[in-house]
Amino acid sequence: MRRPIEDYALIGDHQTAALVSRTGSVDWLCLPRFDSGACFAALLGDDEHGHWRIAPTDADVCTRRAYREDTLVLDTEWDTPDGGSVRVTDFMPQRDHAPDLIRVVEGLRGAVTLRSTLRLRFDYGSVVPWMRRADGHHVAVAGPDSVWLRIEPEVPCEGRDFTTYTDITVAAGERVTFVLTWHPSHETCPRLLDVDQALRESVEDWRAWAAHCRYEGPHRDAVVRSLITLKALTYAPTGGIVAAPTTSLPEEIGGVRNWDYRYCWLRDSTLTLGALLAAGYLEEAEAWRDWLLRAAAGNPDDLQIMYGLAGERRLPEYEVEWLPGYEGSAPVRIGNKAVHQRQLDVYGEVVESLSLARRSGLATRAHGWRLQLALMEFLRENWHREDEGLWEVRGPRRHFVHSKVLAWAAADRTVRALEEDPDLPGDAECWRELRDAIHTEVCERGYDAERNTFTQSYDSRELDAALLLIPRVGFLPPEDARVVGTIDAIRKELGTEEGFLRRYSTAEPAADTAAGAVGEAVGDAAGEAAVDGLPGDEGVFVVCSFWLADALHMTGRTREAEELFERMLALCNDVGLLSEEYDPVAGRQLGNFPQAFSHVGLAGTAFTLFGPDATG
Ligand SMILES: OC[C@H]1O[C@H](O[C@H]2O[C@H](CO)[C@@H](O)[C@H](O)[C@H]2O)[C@H](O)[C@@H](O)[C@@H]1O
Repeated sequence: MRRPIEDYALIGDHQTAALVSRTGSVDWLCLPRFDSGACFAALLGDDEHGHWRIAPTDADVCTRRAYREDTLVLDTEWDTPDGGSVRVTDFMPQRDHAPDLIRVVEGLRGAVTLRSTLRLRFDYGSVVPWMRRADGHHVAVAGPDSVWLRIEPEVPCEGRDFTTYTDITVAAGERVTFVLTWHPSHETCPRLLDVDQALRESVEDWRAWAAHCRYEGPHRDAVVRSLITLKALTYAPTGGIVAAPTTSLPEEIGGVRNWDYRYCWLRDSTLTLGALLAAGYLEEAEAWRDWLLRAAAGNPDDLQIMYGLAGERRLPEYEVEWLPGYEGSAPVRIGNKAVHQRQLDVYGEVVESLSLARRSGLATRAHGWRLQLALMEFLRENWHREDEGLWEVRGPRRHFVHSKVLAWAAADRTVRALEEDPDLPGDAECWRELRDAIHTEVCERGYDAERNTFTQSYDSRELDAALLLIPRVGFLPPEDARVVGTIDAIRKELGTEEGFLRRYSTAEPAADTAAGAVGEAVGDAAGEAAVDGLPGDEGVFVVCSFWLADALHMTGRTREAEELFERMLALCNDVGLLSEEYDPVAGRQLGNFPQAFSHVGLAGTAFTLFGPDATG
């Protein structure tokens, strides 16, 4: 059986990332990019789907582990029953040509015998490579992929069952290094790496990066860990940001809500950008803004809600039938069909991020403003249409209130930009009219006066945690009775005992509003599906609880906000990481891991409550 999701730690090299468990096993690694096939896919199956474990022969989980302070270098230590102690340091150095995964074994006390079990299975666990020895390496080759393992000092290895076993005994002060390098299979032996130098540079680079963080409030470690995680999810060659480095970690154990997050959502990325900018990271923000301008170039009608790492537009979704899924949660999906959805909120988020970039003093790009105007033209023609909304429902389109509110925000930011900078070309009055029209319609059709709350979609009784963003985007002031009513209604209907929030109800909608799930729906039978068109249930959605803390603070309930924030911090795993969702009954993390959205929420709320510009 695989480990709980919260048992994993992340290491990465700004182009891909690996998950290492508390048993010392690398159970997930896609090479050479985040979205490439995995050569270790045990996370979504079993050991036969590829993994690499280094651990004392008689041990299960480690005794302790931690990142070296403010880095992505992971130290895992085992104390053995006979008094021995050993450390394995895992990291992926900044890449020059090829990706490397380095594992350094160091004896700390006594003598400890460890075993390295390396089972490479390319293409998501489906391809068993040929193994051979060449130039002091163990080489695994299959199709386009080759992986080269170098062990220093050289020790005998045994190949059995298409697996490489290496037994070593280290005494205090002794060290054995394992360097695993991926190469296109047509290239020759990779260059030899100086492990000490690579480790030193990794530690220095991460610390120098983290030192720039301008957050000085409480829980700084958790905030910095979140920012490091966001940085690790950034694909350095292009500036694109993935939503998470995994696919198909389930939102419900045993369920079908399993999606591929190894792509760049405009929504998730713009929110990530906001968190990085707040913390003072202009370079990443600029790289992402430039990525956006390249990805979105062309006809605004063709703007997608997500792209590949380099701006690729086709991300076809298919199911991988040979992988059983995490704890049997099938299907495992590669690609994401949501790429073709209409999600009107994205226009608001993109326009907001362009405005933020301008206000933060990022070098302006004339085509940034041109893009904004083109997006606004599209919105003017389309804001009144139904969409799939920010939760990417796979049921029928609706008039999602959050989508309209964000369309309002796009018009609002455009009006303000024109008011602030008379040199910008554009007609403020026409965007003012659009802004007012959206506002009026939302207040009429998206607000339930009887219950004093905004609703998930027009003429519906459902609620949605995304409505907590209404005061944050400035659609209404926090003290407006409708805002306070909405916050209270959401807490009551979507909140758990601990105050965590579900994003919406997954129950079958009441007969008067149920349109039934059609077309895209994934459920077995249309009648069983809820608003999202999916069967089954899910956990509480981590970022929504951070949004609730922000909303409580904005409405003067700062003590409650701080208490909720602290309960949310307690959901982080031992190395500070959060997945997308949480199961409060089982006390387990759920969904893709670690997720940018969740860490954006953590950093954002810390800034809201305790940052340099915090109020109240
Ligand atoms: O719940 C159904 C949808 O779930 C995924 O979308 C979620 O993740 C996205 C990336 O973090 C996020 O932008 C979105 O708001 C979330 O709902 C999945 O990617 C979709 O395909 C799926 O329909």
